[in-house]
Amino acid sequence: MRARVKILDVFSGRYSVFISEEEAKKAKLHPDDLVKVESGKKTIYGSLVISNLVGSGEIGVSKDVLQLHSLSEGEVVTVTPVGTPESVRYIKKKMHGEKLRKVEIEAIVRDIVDRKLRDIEISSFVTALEINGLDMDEIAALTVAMAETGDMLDIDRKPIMDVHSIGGVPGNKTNILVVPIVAAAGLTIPKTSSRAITSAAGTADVVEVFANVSFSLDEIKRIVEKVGACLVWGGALNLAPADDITIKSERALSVDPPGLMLASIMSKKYAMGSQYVLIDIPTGKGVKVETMEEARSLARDFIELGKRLGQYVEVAITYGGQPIGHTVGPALEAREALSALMTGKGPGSLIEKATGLAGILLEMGGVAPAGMGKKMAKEILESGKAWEKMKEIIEEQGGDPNIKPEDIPIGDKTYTFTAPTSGYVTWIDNRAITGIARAAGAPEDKGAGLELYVKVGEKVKEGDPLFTIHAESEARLDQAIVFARRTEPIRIEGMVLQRIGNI
Ligand SMILES: O=P(O)(O)OC[C@H]1O[C@H](OP(=O)(O)O)[C@H](O)[C@@H]1O
Ligand SMILES: Nc1ccnc(=O)[nH]1
Repeated sequence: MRARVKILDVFSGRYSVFISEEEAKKAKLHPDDLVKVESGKKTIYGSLVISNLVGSGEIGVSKDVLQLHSLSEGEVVTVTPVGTPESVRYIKKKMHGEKLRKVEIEAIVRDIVDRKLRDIEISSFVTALEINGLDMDEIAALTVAMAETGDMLDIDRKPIMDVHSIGGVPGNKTNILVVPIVAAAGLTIPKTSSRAITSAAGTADVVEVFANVSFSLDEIKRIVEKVGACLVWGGALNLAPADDITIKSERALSVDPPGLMLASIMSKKYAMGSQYVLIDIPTGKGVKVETMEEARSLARDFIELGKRLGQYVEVAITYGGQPIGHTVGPALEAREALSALMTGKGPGSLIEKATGLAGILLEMGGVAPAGMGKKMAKEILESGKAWEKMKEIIEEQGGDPNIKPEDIPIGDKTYTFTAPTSGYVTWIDNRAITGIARAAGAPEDKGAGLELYVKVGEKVKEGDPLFTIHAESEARLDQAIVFARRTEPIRIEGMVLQRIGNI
């Protein structure tokens, strides 16, 4: 059918094409059918919504479509139904545990980027990968396909450093310290992050509290050429565009299948032209990698994938057995990260990890002698040079460089849990801490999250505060309290863990 475009004031989180009930009946179209919209050289795919928000002879498009394609009000287009894409067959192949060929992986990625695959099919792909995994040939093909379906950054500087955490551990604001420390030493580090996947705050969610994170590649190039670094969101760029689309399904399911994780991270590094990449693998109970053995095996995969892409990769296996620092949630983490940069001081778990990672990068980039990187990183942090660099980054990214951490608003609906008994803290449950912060509204509600007053090994007295939940609404606060009561986020020796009645 031919129709005139009507731009609807709707964000549906997907590519939606609206037609009226009458037109749908005539054309035998059904809700959620995949349709192709063509106008001149433009081809857009979307799923159908039947609605009388549009009249006959019109098609409505949600504003989501306009973020990537220019369509104007009144433009005449043709709309045709499209059958199930061929790539769905390849997804089914993976469901049955078969190995995918390079061309099949490329077709899946192309169809994800073109929006020919809808959420339901993408979630099935993610689930199939979670269950059946990918081998190194498949991972390499996926990584290159993800990078090559988007733009590539070309910065005329050498060496280009990068750091990326596989995530999973609550409170992981570490790279917000690592990037300015490394850049203050004169190295170039154009850091892209994703938003939260399994946690309550991804690095992009945290940085967004005090600076913009959505930039075009040209803007990034300008920022990095000026200050040597950036801290931006990968999803805002047309950089490995399949990544942010698959992350949406991963976030909903709270899974991050290793093969997809490798491709997600390394496709961004490849597209950014990073030559020396440090991967952080937090390891411990309740995070993505629970044992040192698994961590070493994943490390080998990252190094091998790097070799295939022509990148030099090193891996740091780090302690992920409990949250990093004392805060979880975008605004609370932003406060903690900025104050550590400003004062050079902060929780040991944050400072030691950040300077440890930065130190490795300083050695990889050839600005610190072997074995001296961490010391140099600490000096850069304590001297205030890292903070000066961070202020430059904030300013270039449109934030206020004179920001005071304590002025960052945090959720004012609060509730504090106290120790039910005296003793030593024996365990903090990462999954429960993330669950509480998410129930409180993080990462979408920036002020939501929690503040931890104790870490494993510390002694508490009955009644001492253990943690405070912050939320932006009473309803979310209540949900987080209920979640916290159902789980057992902080275990203290001597505590009655569970009472089982005689029934
Ligand atoms: O913890 P979850 O949400 O699973 O993983 C996602 C986080 O891990 C990575 O961290 P970084 O950007 O290297 O600091 C991602 O970019 C993202 O911020
Ligand atoms: N799957 C991923 C984990 C961590 N960071 C990413 O960018 N992607």
